[in-house]
Amino acid sequence: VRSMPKEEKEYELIQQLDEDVMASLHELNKSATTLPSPITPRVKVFGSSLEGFEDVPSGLLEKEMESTEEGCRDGYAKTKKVLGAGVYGTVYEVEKKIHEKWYKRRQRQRGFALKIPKGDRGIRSTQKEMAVLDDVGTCKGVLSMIDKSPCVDGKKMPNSYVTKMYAGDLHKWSKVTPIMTRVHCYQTVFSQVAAGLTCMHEKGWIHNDVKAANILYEGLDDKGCPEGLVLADFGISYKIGSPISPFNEEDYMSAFYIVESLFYGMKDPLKIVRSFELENGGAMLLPTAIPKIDLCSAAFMIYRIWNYKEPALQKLMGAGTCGPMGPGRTQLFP
Ligand SMILES: Nc1ncnc2c1ncn2[C@@H]1O[C@H](COP(=O)(O)OP(=O)(O)OP(=O)(O)O)[C@@H](O)[C@H]1O
Repeated sequence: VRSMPKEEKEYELIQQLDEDVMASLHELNKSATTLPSPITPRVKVFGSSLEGFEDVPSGLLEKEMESTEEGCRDGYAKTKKVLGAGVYGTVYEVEKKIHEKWYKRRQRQRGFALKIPKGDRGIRSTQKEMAVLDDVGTCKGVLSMIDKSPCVDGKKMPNSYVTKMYAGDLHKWSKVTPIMTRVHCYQTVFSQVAAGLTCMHEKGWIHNDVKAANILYEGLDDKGCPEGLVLADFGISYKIGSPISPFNEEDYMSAFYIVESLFYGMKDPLKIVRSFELENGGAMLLPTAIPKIDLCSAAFMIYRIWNYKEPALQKLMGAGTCGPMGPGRTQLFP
């Protein structure tokens, strides 16, 4: 018996993904229909800066850097290892200092990560993240916050938070993992991502920045598949039903993809754009935070990681639905 050539086997495996993808997306969609009713949109005076839609009170921001000078004891110590650096923050490995009375000496527990914001925008973003994590941090499949405003190397860090340290993110994993292994891991990866998203949605939030680099994993199972997956990076998450500020470069430069039509102002098949009544009686068309935004992003991530181009998924992602983000399409809101 002739053994199946590698390409044919790959093709067959990828074909198999079709049913799995659609079933999982359908599950996610179903959960989206049983969500809590949308909150009353928080909108500012017509024509004001759209930064106003942020959920985080900006009064807290000014204090940030100075108050890190405040002395404190115990807490955490930074190691030399940087786990990741984004536009608005850096993630460091830290160790927890444990006072061991019995031996009268300090011991350190390894395996923690500390996110420190960069600049005002980064501060707003981590404050937002902490507020979101207060709500969704108990979800399986979502990063949980171990400490807020921790003491690090003797300084209070009011706008930072500590989480468990993870082995890596899905983006890096996909870059070093051959297609055959990736294909075998599809189901376990996607079901873990779906679990995290479903729980966030049930608690009334959309992640809004679903991409492989924002999904962390604890380790690899015996087949080389990532396990213990969690969604991370909640800097641009929104309450379901709230208006999303129109796309500006600052918000979406690092975002991977979002509904394409919003940028071209043509079609809106997912009904993401809605008219919002503003305080002064005016109305404005704004995109609404709905779970389908995450769904599109998840579908697009699958396409990127698994090079999956079946027609059913292509339809979901095609023109007028979900598409890749990029700096070139930031100001084209209808
Ligand atoms: N708890 C963690 N354990 C291990 N690595 C982590 C952890 N948190 C973040 N990282 C790494 O740091 C990277 C950046 O983290 P995160 O996305 O939270 O920061 P960010 O500044 O918002 O980044 P971005 O600009 O990509 O949105 C991640 O892609 C991941 O590789």
